Amino acid sequence: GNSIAHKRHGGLEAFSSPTVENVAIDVNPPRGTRDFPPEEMRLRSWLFQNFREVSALFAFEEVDFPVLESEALFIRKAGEEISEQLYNFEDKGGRRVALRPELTPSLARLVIQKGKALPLPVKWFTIGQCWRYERTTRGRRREHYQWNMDIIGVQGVAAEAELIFSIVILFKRLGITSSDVGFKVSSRKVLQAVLQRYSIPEKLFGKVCIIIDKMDKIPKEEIEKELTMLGIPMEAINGLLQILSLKSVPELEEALGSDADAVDDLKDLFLLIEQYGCSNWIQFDASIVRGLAYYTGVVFEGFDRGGKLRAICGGGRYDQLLSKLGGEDLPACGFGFGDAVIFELLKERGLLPELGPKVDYIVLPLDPQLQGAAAMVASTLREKGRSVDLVLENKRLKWVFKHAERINASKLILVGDSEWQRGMVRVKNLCSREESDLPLHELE
Ligand SMILES: CC(=O)Nc1cnc2ccccc2c1
Repeated sequence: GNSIAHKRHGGLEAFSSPTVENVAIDVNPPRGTRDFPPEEMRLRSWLFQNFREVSALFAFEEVDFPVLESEALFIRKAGEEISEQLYNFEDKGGRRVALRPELTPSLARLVIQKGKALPLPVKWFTIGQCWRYERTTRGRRREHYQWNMDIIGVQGVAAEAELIFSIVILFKRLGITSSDVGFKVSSRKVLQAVLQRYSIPEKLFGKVCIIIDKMDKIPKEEIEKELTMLGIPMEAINGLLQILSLKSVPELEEALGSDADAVDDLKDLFLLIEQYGCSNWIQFDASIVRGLAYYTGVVFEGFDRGGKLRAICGGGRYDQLLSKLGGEDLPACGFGFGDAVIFELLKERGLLPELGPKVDYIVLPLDPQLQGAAAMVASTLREKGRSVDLVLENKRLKWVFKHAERINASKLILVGDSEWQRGMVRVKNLCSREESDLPLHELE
């Protein structure tokens, strides 16, 4: 890391001599993690504020969980990347713990904890930092923030429709249209139907899904090899790969028969989507499986029509997750929306907002004796809800005007002796340049 010399402050030169007690720390954050200085933090807060407002529009309640969970919550033997890259360790009490790689298991844990006392349907949202430990060879990030929305206790696909619609509203708020992005929708019941046809044991379902999900990342031969290693006969593999290439529900109906669960779900869902007026955002794509083992029904992902970016968001139905975690099963569905790809999309589309700092007032005591008076002026304004930057040191006007520009202040209040004696202060509008002397109670 690059050691820092505290040259700016007199008397701290000691730091520049790296003796044992003064070794300079590495000023960069740990590998794969990010700092959020003000400019980046304003963009993040802007995105998260949109997440929150959309969640409120859909009457979801905010929840939160510890970033640290028992490792057992995420140990799944389905070959998922998210489990293989778990940021796990043994704590000082000898407990096996992990930084959460996703939010859904924590949400499921809280639902189980609350048990039958919880009125259904549960509609909860959260925005949380998730972690993975990747071999640094790929230099990819080890943390990201995810917005999650989940509906627990609703059997029908009206729940999935609501979740997809909430993301459409989010996109619209960010200025993203259906010509920029779309949703690919399918159902894992398609895979289930094919595996049943070839009497593949249910317990292989999760593993098969995870292998199939890698279809667009690794060569077909590798997919076939991994499926063969699970004991799936070539005939079944060909059946799987064939059905995954379908691009319309009628084709799917042709292949599975009209009484197939998967067909019913998808017909209901596409009808709802049409009634909602969102058909141009959403398409059926049988190749969508998603990379989490616990999905059991409808799955969907938001994609960039330019084809350059990874999935923007994704989700689906997970009706058996609660029982897998030892609870009573409840129908459940949800999605995760990460904070990385969306910014790449917004940047590419020129949709990043220009967010600068904004302050209503700067208050400047014209001499040190008036610091208290200036503080009183500042608190009067703050009690009225105005943002005030109170100058805390004896600064020259030249600095104050430069500072006002930097923090984008609207007005400057000069607390001067002669005015103060008359209970007045000098207010300077930094846009119109007009000035006036006002009594304290007239400031707004
Ligand atoms: C593009 C990106 O940052 N992805 C990312 C970054 N960190 C993660 C951490 C946990 C799980 C998934 C993650 C995904």
